[in-house]
Amino acid sequence: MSPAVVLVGVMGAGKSTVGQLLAERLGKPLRDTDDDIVATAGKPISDIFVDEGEDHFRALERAAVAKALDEHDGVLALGGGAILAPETRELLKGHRVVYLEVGLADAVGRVGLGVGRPLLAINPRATLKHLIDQRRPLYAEVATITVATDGRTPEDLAEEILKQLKTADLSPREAT
Ligand SMILES: Nc1ncnc2c1ncn2[C@@H]1O[C@H](COP(=O)(O)OP(=O)(O)O)[C@@H](O)[C@H]1O
Ligand SMILES: O=C(O)C1=C[C@@H](OP(=O)(O)O)[C@@H](O)[C@H](O)C1
Ligand SMILES: [Mg+2]
Repeated sequence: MSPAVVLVGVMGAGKSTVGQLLAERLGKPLRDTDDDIVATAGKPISDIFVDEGEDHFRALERAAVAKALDEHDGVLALGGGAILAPETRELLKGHRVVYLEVGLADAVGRVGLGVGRPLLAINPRATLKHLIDQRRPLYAEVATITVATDGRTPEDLAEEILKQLKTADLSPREAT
């Protein structure tokens, strides 16, 4: 089995929100790897970061993404940092991956104080700026479709992604 589409992008890009709409439009389930990690660990992401640290969270995340890519056939939303792992970027080859691109101002407006997102606990704006700059090339590397989200509603974005998924030339990234 293989997801119909995988969503990547930085925190606040709208992966979980647009993913839900896409799933409804496609009549398929949404899976969000952050939810899988919370279920596996039995506690919220913020608690995992505090109790076991980010490295442990990333290990859980690598496993959650690999499992979901293998067994989910609906829409798959990843956490913003999932693409940091080279293994995960490798696994994404051959999948339809949509990069939801967001600029700093819109991302800050969307995540607010960063509640529930431990990386944004201190100075969310500066952290988001750093993460957007650092990760942009990695999102671009795994993406087969890139969609700019600034100033656009989740409904509008879901429609555009559906349209793009229907066009013939957007085959999954070739596995090497
Ligand atoms: N295109 C958008 N325009 C305005 N607000 C949005 C948009 N996409 C998501 N949001 C809001 O931004 C917040 C973060 O969205 P979320 O889907 O959780 O992002 P992600 O999963 O990429 O971190 C939510 O409150 C959501 O309602
Ligand atoms: O960017 C990141 O490193 C993270 C993004 C979060 O998911 P969202 O991108 O869905 O907010 C979540 O996985 C965790 O807080 C770490
Ligand atoms: Mg999310």
